[in-house]
Amino acid sequence: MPSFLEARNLILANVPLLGQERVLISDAVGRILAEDVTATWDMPRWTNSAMDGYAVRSQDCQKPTRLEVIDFIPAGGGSDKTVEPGTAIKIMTGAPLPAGADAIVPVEETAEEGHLVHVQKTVKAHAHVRVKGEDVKQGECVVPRGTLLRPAEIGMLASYGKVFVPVYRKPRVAILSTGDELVELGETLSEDRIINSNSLALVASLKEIGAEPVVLGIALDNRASHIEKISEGLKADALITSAGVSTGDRDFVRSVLEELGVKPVFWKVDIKPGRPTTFAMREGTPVFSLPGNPVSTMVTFEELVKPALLKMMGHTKVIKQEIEAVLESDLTKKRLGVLNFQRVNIRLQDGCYFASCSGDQNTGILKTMVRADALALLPEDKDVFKVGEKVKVHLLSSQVGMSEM
Ligand SMILES: Nc1nc2c(c(=O)[nH]1)N[C@H]1C(S)=C(S)[C@@H](COP(=O)(O)OP(=O)(O)OC[C@H]3O[C@@H](n4cnc5c(N)ncnc54)[C@H](O)[C@@H]3O)O[C@H]1N2
Ligand code: MOO
Ligand SMILES: [Mg+2]
Repeated sequence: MPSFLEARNLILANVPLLGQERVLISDAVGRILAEDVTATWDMPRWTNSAMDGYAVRSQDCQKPTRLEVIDFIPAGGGSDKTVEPGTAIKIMTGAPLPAGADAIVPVEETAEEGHLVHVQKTVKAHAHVRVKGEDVKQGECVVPRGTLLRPAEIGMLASYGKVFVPVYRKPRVAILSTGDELVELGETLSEDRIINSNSLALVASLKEIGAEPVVLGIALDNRASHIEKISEGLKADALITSAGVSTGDRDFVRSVLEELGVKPVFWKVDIKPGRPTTFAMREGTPVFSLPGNPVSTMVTFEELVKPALLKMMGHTKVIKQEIEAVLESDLTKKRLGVLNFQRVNIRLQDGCYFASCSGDQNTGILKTMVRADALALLPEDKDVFKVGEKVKVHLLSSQVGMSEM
């Protein structure tokens, strides 16, 4: 049975990189850039003013002085005049620096006196001047392949005139729940049934990372139903099943996967929760079979499936950083010899992370997953972790580090 790291590496080594498509830049936020984008010109494109003020010769302004204003340059304008000794040109932010000038005096440091300007302070060479190419040089890579496109990247690409951008295709990920006890959300819920909540949680997890869920519904606990639904799921870019993967008399997932020619990479992983997690490949299609306990489904998605999908989507950063946190409550493992992911709350104070238990760690307890900000990784060789000790955590929440109003 592989360890957690072995399992994650096996998954990452097997999953394919998806193809590319071109999308309108206005639809590209959250997508992953599929090609390096290089600058086709210098940025800024011309040397220009960073302030509303006057373009001057700095050597004229080594003490308070009066200069003759010979022209005006708005943004988008220009001047064919040269700033000669004793003169200045009024200039607005972004307008090109006129010939002869080497500095800008902000309007606040001047007073207008008819056709003269009184420069009240000394001016250093290059003050408030933005030099052509100081931001980006032509030919420089401005956004590398594999970058998540956020507003900053979109702005940069737009400033180079990109209307369409090459991005990786979104994976279509099939989700299949198994179990006779399940009914779909919105259907009549009789006494002996539970709602197929895993499907909704997985849809949410996929949407959160920008993958496209394909909901297959429920396979009943018989081979025929599993064969039909799993065959359908194998048409997607990846398939995630939940439940029916352990050793129960009605756990059919593994045997049906084999029957359908899906090649197992591993059947189990040495982690808790999530021990029965199965990973298999059918040609280029990865199949993740996650245990059915809702907490186990979520933890295994987070730790094993998410990195794989991120890789398929072209992300270059796919593995969660391990953050060290100081324990504010004891954490105890039930069993030595297995890596345990425990649900914890995180407090960030003065740059230091503090972790405390979010409650009952049984895999049947969903409430503590709802409350958790992170998963603490409790290593195989130890079972009690005391207040003040440091543990490694993987953050779950983007709200860590945010403050209340
Ligand atoms: N004798 C053994 N029994 C079990 C073992 C074992 O090693 N030996 N492993 C346990 C562990 S660990 C886990 S985890 C579960 C995994 O079970 P399955 O993946 O086969 O899942 P099921 O048995 O079908 O269901 C488990 C649990 O989850 C509920 N469930 C299932 N699907 C959904 C859904 N879509 N939405 C919400 N809840 C769901 C289901 O009703 C069960 O309560 O096996 C242990 N047993
Ligand atoms: O491994 Mo199971 O997922 O412990 O609950
Ligand atoms: Mg079972």
